[in-house]
Amino acid sequence: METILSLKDLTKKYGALTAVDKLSFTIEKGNVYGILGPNGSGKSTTLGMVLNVVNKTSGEFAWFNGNTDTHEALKKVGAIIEHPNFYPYMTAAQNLALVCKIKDVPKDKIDEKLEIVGLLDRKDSKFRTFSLGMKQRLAIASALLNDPKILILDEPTNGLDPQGIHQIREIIRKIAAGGTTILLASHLLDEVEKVCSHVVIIRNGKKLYSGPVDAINASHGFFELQAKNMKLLQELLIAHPGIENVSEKENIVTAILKEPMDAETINEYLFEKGLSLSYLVKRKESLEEQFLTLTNQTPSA
Ligand SMILES: Nc1ncnc2c1ncn2[C@@H]1O[C@H](COP(=O)(O)OP(=O)(O)OP(=O)(O)O)[C@@H](O)[C@H]1O
Repeated sequence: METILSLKDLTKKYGALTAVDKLSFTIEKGNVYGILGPNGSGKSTTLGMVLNVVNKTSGEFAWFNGNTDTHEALKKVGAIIEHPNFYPYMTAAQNLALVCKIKDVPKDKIDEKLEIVGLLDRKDSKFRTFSLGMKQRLAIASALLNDPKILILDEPTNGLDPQGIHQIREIIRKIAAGGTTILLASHLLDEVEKVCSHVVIIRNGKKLYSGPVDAINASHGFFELQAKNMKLLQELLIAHPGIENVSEKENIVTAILKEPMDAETINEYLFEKGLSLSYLVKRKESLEEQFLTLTNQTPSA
């Protein structure tokens, strides 16, 4: 597997505040990574450091297996981390032509990239006539002009309406399907779940989880149970090797599973031990509940 970027104990301090705290993770070619965390968790600062616009305090990062220095490596990176800066009175194509000149890439890429973001038919429209979503899509086209090995996006759908959000997500999927590695920062779990294959969850600059998006949702779920003899119920559940945690709240016992188990199995086990249940249901936490637990937030109403 080809490593695009690796971070090792990367840290940024602003005075007494540690914005990014010993962050380590690896980005492999061909995947779509999300850095997911609440506002102020250090996502933008992390992206800023690896893009050389924020000075790191300590730790390391290496582009492309460490074989290329950062300055050279960044020529193979496409990034949008601030509001796109285009000239309002120039057309989409004219703005991109200017970017081609700055990046020293041939202008014949312009139509190809405008096509990817669905703006080819608006290439001769002035930038000032574009909606926010179109402006964002033009920024993506611009970041793609040098055929980057990785595309980096900071909150790519911020401020867009649902249709604009949908279009950007579709474009990200299309770019990823073409083989470009993608790293995006988002505070939206839903976005990461829909678009990314891998996720790094951070809070207060610290990594809480990194791995495939699917794996975060791979818990085996839990049972909610009730019986006349609640004390015996809890004792029997604690003694069961397939259960890792038992708690009671408002007269309902919750038993978290450490291996797959269906409701019939636990019912039979308890019945054999002389206990009849008055209530039994199996549940699984949604990804959202797990994310909120990890980041210690309370669900909004
Ligand atoms: N230039 C700076 N000077 C001082 N503190 C900063 C600076 N930039 C960021 N911070 C602080 O560092 C922490 C992380 O900020 P950062 O912008 O990286 O978070 P974020 O996860 O990207 O959040 P958001 O989604 O709100 O942009 C925050 O507490 C922020 O106030």
